[in-house]
Amino acid sequence: MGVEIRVEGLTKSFGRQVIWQDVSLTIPAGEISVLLGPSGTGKSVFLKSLVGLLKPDRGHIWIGDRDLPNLPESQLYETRKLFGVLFQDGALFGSMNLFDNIAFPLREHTKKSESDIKRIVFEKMELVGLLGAENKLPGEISGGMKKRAGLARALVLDPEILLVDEPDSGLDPVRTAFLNQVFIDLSAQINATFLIVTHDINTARTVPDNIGLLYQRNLAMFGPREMLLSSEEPVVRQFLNASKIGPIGMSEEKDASELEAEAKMGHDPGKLPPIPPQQMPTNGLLRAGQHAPGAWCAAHGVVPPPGSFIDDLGRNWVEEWPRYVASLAPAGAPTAPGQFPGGPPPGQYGAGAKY
Ligand SMILES: Nc1ncnc2c1ncn2[C@@H]1O[C@H](COP(=O)(O)OP(=O)(O)OP(=O)(O)O)[C@@H](O)[C@H]1O
Repeated sequence: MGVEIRVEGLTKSFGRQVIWQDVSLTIPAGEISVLLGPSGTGKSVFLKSLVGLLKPDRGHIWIGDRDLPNLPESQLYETRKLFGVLFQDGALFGSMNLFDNIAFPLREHTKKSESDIKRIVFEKMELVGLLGAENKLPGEISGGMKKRAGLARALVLDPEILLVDEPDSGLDPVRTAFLNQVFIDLSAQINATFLIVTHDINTARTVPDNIGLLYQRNLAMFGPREMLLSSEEPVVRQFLNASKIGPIGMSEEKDASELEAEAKMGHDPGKLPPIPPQQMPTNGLLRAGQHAPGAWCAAHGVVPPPGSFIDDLGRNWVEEWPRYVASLAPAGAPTAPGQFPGGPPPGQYGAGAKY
């Protein structure tokens, strides 16, 4: 099921420049989470801190019972093996063909035989749809293939956590959609927790189970996809509507007078459009993060605003509750929606239902 990442009070600065401070969130095990934020808000710095490439000034990153920033070097090295990282450009070695690039971590970090290495490399290349390209050099393939090769390499050590930095950078919308489908299919097939940094609103709206938004040196929000996609927060609405109106300015946040002027003119970031269906795995696999409506909220102590949680069949559980009670609820099941925030308890919902 992957592992949960629990971040507590994380703060990072470079000299006098505070990148973000007191960031706390729990990235649920086995689910896909997306991190958004205006350029320069420190999303890449956050990824690098999670994997131990940058040391935060203070705070904790709990991976199970290990607090990453406070581990001795030897244990940090071991814990890093739990992570697979896909960097923006795939970070491939230009002089090696794809097979050797993907085999690299196995040859560096394990004592596996060449026949085992070959089997694993081919298995991962198949997972990302790259079989047949093993002899190509990075310079001979497209940007999308480079990302998939980088992804295969990030997978060879069977990571528990997969960190992905801007998979959409340099890709057209169609290739981005294909790559997103690879992530979703992968997530259903392997046991890993995914965190994807992206600027692509379509990805954020359809791919993840959870969304976070970094803004003004803080984590503005983190929660289930549906929570952010129905948020009333101006900064969330501005970002997801890709609007110039709202607190985010050209290079940093707007000042109070600019915001006042916008308000006087009646400008507003606008309502968010209806929540689109979540992208599902192909071949009928279930999403790893699929669970009963309301389960995440219950586990995390979030009480959703009435009507804002809708399952992947588009049912609003507040409105649908009477129908659920009439037709689906087994004898002895609760008969009032308030007993379970957002929907029925585990095991009492249709296939694929989601809060
Ligand atoms: N090693 C470093 N030393 C000093 N400053 C750094 C370092 N790495 C990043 N920064 C600074 O931290 C800030 C955040 O950078 P980061 O790349 O994490 O932003 P980002 O949110 O990922 O941006 P983008 O969306 O444009 O990729 C930037 O101002 C950057 O210059």
